[in-house]
Amino acid sequence: MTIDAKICGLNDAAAVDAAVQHGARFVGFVFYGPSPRNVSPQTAAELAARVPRHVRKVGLFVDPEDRLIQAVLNAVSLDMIQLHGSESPDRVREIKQKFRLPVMKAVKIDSAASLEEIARYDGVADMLLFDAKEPKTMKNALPGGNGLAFDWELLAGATVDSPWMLAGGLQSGNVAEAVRISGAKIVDTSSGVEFEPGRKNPAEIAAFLAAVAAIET
Ligand SMILES: O=C(O)c1ccccc1NCC(=O)[C@H](O)[C@H](O)COP(=O)(O)O
Repeated sequence: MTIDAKICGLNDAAAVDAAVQHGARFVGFVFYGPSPRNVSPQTAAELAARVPRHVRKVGLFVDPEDRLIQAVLNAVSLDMIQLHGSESPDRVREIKQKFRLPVMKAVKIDSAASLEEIARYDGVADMLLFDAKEPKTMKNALPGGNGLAFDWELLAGATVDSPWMLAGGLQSGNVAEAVRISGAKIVDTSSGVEFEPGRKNPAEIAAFLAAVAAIET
């Protein structure tokens, strides 16, 4: 079975082209001002025009107002909305209903207790994304995109009915192990394919996607 990959936080043409050329099934555009990967709706529209239809375009938001989502959708056609903040299950339902798009909800993991969050969103969101919970002690931590991994063993025995992605600190050198341990069928990376926060490295994108393609499950 092949493993699919999402490259998130794309903000320049060379990175988008590398993701598409090397087999990404999802590309992510960040609409969250404090992120070094944040893009305007207009920039996202220009980048999205380089993405073929078989690659899913994901718009990433953190506790967004409806007007931000609407402004983005007025500029760029997305295939999925990713919610990476503290959005409640009812807010997930509301956004699904209002914008008529699949919603992927990020669930932050830092312990076995975190897994209790799964039940709140399983079956409510169309997909889940498991990411490392940002440590309270981490200076300038973002809600995501911190390059932090969590204990993948925590997912090994978890019951998840919705399709899900594994994220958090993934890169070409650890993604195979992460898949082996967690059982993930879809993986996501951002920091792991960058020269520095917000500056994607096309060669690392290619290397990550090659490592994913080489995984045999
Ligand atoms: O990528 C960001 O800058 C970001 C900012 C705020 C909320 C979420 C963000 N990214 C969400 C993603 O889907 C990332 O790919 C995921 O958190 C993994 O990031 P990384 O650990 O850097 O690979």
